[in-house]
Amino acid sequence: MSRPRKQIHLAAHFPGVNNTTVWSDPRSGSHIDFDSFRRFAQVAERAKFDFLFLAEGLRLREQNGRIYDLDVVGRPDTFAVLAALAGVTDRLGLAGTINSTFNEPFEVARQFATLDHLSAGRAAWNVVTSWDAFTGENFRRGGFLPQDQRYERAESFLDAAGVLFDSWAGVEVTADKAATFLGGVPGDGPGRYAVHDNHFDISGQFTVPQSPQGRPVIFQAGDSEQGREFAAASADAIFTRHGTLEAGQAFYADIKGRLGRFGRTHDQLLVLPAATFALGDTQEQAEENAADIRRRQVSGQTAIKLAEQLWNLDLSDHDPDGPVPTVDPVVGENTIARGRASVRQHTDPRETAQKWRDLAAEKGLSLRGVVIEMSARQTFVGTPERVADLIDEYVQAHASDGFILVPHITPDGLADFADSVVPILQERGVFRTEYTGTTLREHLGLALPANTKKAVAS
Ligand SMILES: Cc1cc2nc3c(=O)[nH]c(=O)nc-3n(C[C@H](O)[C@H](O)[C@H](O)COP(=O)(O)O)c2cc1C
Repeated sequence: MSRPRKQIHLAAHFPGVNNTTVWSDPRSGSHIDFDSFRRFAQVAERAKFDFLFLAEGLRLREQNGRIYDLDVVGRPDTFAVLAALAGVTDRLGLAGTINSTFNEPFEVARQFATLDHLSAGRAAWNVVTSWDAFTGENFRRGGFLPQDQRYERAESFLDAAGVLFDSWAGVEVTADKAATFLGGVPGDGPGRYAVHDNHFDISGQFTVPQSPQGRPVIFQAGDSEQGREFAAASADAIFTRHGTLEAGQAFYADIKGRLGRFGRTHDQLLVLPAATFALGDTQEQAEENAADIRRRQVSGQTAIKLAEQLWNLDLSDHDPDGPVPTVDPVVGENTIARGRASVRQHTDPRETAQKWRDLAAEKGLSLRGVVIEMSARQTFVGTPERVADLIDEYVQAHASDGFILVPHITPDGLADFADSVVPILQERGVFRTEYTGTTLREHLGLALPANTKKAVAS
């Protein structure tokens, strides 16, 4: 007997970071106006996506000592945006990235528990450790904690938030006239908590009754050994960059293989890579469209900036249409680009620079041409049928449990995908045609946390 096909999970990443957005496209709009968030969310909900995802960036990036303004400058507060979106959507999950390094558990748990109530059980928290001292300066915590201790703090932070989320049993609030609060007297009643460990020494009474989905869904996005362990121990889903079939399968096997040590089963942690796409009526058109998007994502100015991030040098006097620099990159702490996580991926800048030169020589490319070649290709390129095939293939082949899609146009860049690829997946029976549950936990097929006695009275 053949096994049932896995159901695919799909989510929408509101872009806003890196050079994904094609600003030269007349359809590109604000990444700050509420109307952009609303339109983006409503297309995702129309397509029955599992959730909308917001990344976090708490400091304006700088390059060569100036604000970096080629991507997005300025991001509104995550909780305010998601709370507002809760009011204009009914079923779509609302996932926000919030770091555990510069915040405090009481505040963050209160905000997520509140969002979970406002959205009737649709909140998710992507717990990141945020790596840079530059961002920490905003919190009077520049240079706060080396990386390994950040994960230690993240574990304590999430444990503490869990204590707070569970501090109400879920049966206290009854909204009738006779009895509105059945939990006992303040002081020993609902919400009473205490956490004392190496990172936190807090106690009191938590103010928000139990979440409609028991606890908000927990995501994790770190990729180091510690990040993977943290996810395997505590997360419901992991957001990753391993988007090719082979890399996805290796990552999937690795992360799922860790779960047993924490007494967890394979279905308790979903693997959701970021994915980009380019569509066309024919494969040829889609490929042309993909190449055109990449050319427009890497303008001459962007090519120079991306090269500077690798070289760790001011290359502003270089011509992007000229050759790849012959000088060697400066190895060590990146002093050119501040607040940008991707510079950490340049583990051997000299070797990478040589690869760029070799590619330029081999294909007769300019610096910009090399950057276009070297920067990420779209994950899925093709006709809607082909893209649906690929997505289904990746999920059935255990390279992922679905994808978090990042369109290159905001706010309406998901509409084509929603109208052409989603119906094909639905026809094949691998993606929902209607929401069958109301909470994000239900969309993702995750069980209610064991602590949950009963959802709060609706
Ligand atoms: C796919 C992906 C997305 C991430 N998004 C964010 C983000 O929006 N904000 C942030 O501060 N860190 C983000 N991070 C950074 C990590 O969550 C983590 O804080 C950092 O990478 C250090 O952990 P690591 O060494 O385990 O990767 C992201 C990482 C990955 C892999």
